[in-house]
Amino acid sequence: MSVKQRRTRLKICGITRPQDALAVVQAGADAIGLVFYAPSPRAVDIAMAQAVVAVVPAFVTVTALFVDPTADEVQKVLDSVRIDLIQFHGDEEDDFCSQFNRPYIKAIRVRQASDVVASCLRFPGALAVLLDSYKPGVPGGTGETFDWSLVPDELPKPIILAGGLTIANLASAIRQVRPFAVDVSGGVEADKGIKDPGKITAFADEVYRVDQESV
Ligand SMILES: O=C(O)c1ccccc1NCC(=O)[C@H](O)[C@H](O)COP(=O)(O)O
Repeated sequence: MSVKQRRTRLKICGITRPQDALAVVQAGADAIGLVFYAPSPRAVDIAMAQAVVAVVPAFVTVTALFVDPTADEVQKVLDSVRIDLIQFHGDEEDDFCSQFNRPYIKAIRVRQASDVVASCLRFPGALAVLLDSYKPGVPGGTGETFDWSLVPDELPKPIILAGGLTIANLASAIRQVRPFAVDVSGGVEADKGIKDPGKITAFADEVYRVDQESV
């Protein structure tokens, strides 16, 4: 399904502090991501997530990211924090992801072109598929790019491009993949889990600049 769109949407993941969420909102991003995965340096607990979400206005999507959670873990977050969208970043299957009465996106770690097509079909309930880099033993947030030529031109779901995006490679990524959205975490950080407001603004401005090329 190709979604006709006028601009590339932007999600900034791994937000741990209200001031970082405010920088994301002020830069005009469409979504923030909260990582509910304890081993991550960007992990938040419920109290931290509530503090972040308190500064996020309407029309900015709050995404909760999980890696192979139990259903109880997901439900506890949904019961306590304003979550608009769930991002499953592990080996979850569609029936697990679909049980929460909340829209979800599925992250796929890309190794070959057939991974992308197969995943779109394996997750009929997903609103979009997020394509991330494959690194053995690391579920996500690798800061590494993957071979964008593996992304087919026509796919049955909107694509969110992730993995090692920075101000330096963003233009090439958008021009080559033409994704529905881009997702960045490490590329706009000052340190792991701490965002850099200048990098956030520059990244969002770059998305806008590249989009203008095709208007
Ligand atoms: O950020 C993490 O530490 C993380 C841990 C486990 C699973 C996913 C994780 N992050 C995912 C993301 O932040 C993004 O969706 C995406 O992978 C972009 O990350 P980056 O390569 O750092 O831009």
